[in-house]
Amino acid sequence: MIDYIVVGGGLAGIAMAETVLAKGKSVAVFDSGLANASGVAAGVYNPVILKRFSGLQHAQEQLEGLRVFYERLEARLGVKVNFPMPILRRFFSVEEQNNWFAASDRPGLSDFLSTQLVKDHYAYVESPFDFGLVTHTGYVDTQALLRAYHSYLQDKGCFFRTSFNPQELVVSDDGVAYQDLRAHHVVFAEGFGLKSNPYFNHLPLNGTKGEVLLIRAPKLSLDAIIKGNVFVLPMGSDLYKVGATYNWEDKTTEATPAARQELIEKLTELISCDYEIVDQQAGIRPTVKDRKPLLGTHAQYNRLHLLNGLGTRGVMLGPYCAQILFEHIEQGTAIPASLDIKRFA
Ligand SMILES: Cc1cc2nc3c(=O)[nH]c(=O)nc-3n(C[C@H](O)[C@H](O)[C@H](O)COP(=O)(O)OP(=O)(O)OC[C@H]3O[C@@H](n4cnc5c(N)ncnc54)[C@H](O)[C@@H]3O)c2cc1C
Repeated sequence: MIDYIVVGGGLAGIAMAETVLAKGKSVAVFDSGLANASGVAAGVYNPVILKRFSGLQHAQEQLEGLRVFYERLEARLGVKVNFPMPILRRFFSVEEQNNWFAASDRPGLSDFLSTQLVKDHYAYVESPFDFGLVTHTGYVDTQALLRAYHSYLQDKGCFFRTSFNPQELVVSDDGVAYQDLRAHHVVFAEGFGLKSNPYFNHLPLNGTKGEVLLIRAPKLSLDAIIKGNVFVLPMGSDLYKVGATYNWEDKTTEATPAARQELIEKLTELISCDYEIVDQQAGIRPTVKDRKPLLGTHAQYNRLHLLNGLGTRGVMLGPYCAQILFEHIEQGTAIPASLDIKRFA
């Protein structure tokens, strides 16, 4: 008998598995590896909504949780995954500059928005209205994280690179049985794969397709993440991630010529040096109609739980939500109403 089965090995599943293991409990993780937003994500974390300069609820708490969580993982895996790095928000007008200064005075934002404008910082980035500097930001190399964590679980003998079929699950009041496994709880963390889960697919997970480019630009020499109409994220070795697109109709994970064109056009507005496109990737973000995560326990089966709806912010929300769900399962603590799946009952 093990403590937990976790279905899904993306940012949500890893956060859950790691939270469970850190408390000395046992876990088995199933991941089909088929559709995976986490492997495509730029991995940027940022406590500010950069479109309208507003704050996020619980940002400080989430950032602190993120730091502790990824530090512990790095020590355990022997791989660097968290790269703290400022974001430079490109201003499009004087009015935006003024709005920035007004926002930087507000509680909850003053810690993150610097009042020093950044001017003429890079030779090949156009910014006639300068940049605003956001602090306490950075990115998690999600591909490195997934690779290292899956192989760590594999070495422990608790990772299954296969599809989990919810139809084969036998659920009772005191546990579940799945093939040869017996467990106290199942946490489904399937991202957009939730659509095929008969226990939870009534929930309003819309899914938003996103695409990114990987480019090589030897002259660009960025030491911060640039955010204009697209972000440009330095990954080292002259490589940069550029993204992302938002498509609410297409639910496939194929990269498209239309998204490539959109990203090229936006990038051309932002940088003026030569670059080559090395790769293009697509994934479906698990987005919810009210833009909040989906956490909770099945209304009828008290052994089945959900960790999903991390939307556009899986890096910051994963560890935070996994902790809330774990405490709910183990200690019966209440899930905040705005995150609880009961809001869609
Ligand atoms: C282009 C793009 C850019 C993004 N940029 C950022 C960013 O900069 N910062 C940020 O924080 N977030 C970003 N995101 C969002 C982020 O990717 C998501 O919030 C996060 O990856 C969701 O993680 P997840 O584990 O819920 O889902 P996923 O990563 O999709 O993982 C779900 C996993 O479950 C597996 N699975 C599903 N069903 C089953 C089953 N029945 N059996 C076994 N396995 C199953 C899937 O194969 C998959 O591996 C971006 C997303 C995209 C697409």
